[in-house]
Amino acid sequence: MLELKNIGVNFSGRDILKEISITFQPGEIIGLVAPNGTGKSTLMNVIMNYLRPNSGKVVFNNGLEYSSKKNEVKIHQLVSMMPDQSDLYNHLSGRQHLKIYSSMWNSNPELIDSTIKALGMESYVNKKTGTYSLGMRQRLCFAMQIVSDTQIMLMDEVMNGLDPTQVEIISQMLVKKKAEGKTIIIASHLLENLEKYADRIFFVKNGSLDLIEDIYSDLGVNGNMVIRVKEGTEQLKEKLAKAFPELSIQLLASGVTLIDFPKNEADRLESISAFLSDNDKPEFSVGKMTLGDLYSKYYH
Ligand SMILES: Nc1ncnc2c1ncn2[C@@H]1O[C@H](COP(=O)(O)OP(=O)(O)OP(=O)(O)O)[C@@H](O)[C@H]1O
Repeated sequence: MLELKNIGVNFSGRDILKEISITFQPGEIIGLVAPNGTGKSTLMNVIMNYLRPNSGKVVFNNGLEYSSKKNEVKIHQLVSMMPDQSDLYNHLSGRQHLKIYSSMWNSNPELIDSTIKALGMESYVNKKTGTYSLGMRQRLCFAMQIVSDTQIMLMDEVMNGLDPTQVEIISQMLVKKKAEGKTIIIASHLLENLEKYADRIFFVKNGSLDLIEDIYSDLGVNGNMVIRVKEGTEQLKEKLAKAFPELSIQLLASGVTLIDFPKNEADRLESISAFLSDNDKPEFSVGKMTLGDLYSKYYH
């Protein structure tokens, strides 16, 4: 179990994390989502004690804290941060890296071969990492953490640079680890992917962790339908707002115009669709509000 008690981090007078109190349980995958530079890595650095918070504390397994060097060593047997690609030694092979991690955490050596197999790394794992592609390096970093086999695993952008097949393989491995009772905290921008396996997803904003279910209800968009108009413009948005003043209309950074409305008002669809056709913007799609839509609205 991992408990954050009133964690506060302030850089140059700016609150990056504000009074965060939360408990993460065994067998739970937690997703952390936010725009770049919001505080996801800062939170992980606090959990690892790489960064001392200005206030609050981190407590492991009902009482273990970073109160001494000895405790830190004990805690770092329980919690690990996925290595970064820049942590790899170019002159060592992937297998050598896995052996180092296995012995550092004193984990079952059989995990080395089973992880290599699960991630399909057999063809290159004995080669020096200096010859690896970005995706191969990323897979190795993930494999290193899996081999360390700690009870709590922190992963910052684990899916970075991976092709869809690899994303799927790693997602399935995460689900397996969760079933083994691991606590996994993942910072990611792949929202649809995160939704497949995360038990709780938080958006980080203004120093707080906000559970997505609370955001849906706070914004009053629970169960809403959306219309996505391709190639929206400020002009179209204004016209729509005039014609349908009660609807929430937003021009996203991607250039899409997002119109959301409660499910029980689905009969509006016809008039909106007619309006769009009249305004030469017939290319649109209708669907349920996605996590990506919620993100756009929340960080607008
Ligand atoms: N050691 C530090 N000293 C001063 N400011 C820092 C320090 N570390 C992080 N920051 C600032 O704190 C904010 C949060 O940074 P953090 O790295 O936690 O963001 P993040 O959400 O992980 O971003 P990304 O998605 O880009 O990884 C940023 O504005 C960053 O510049």
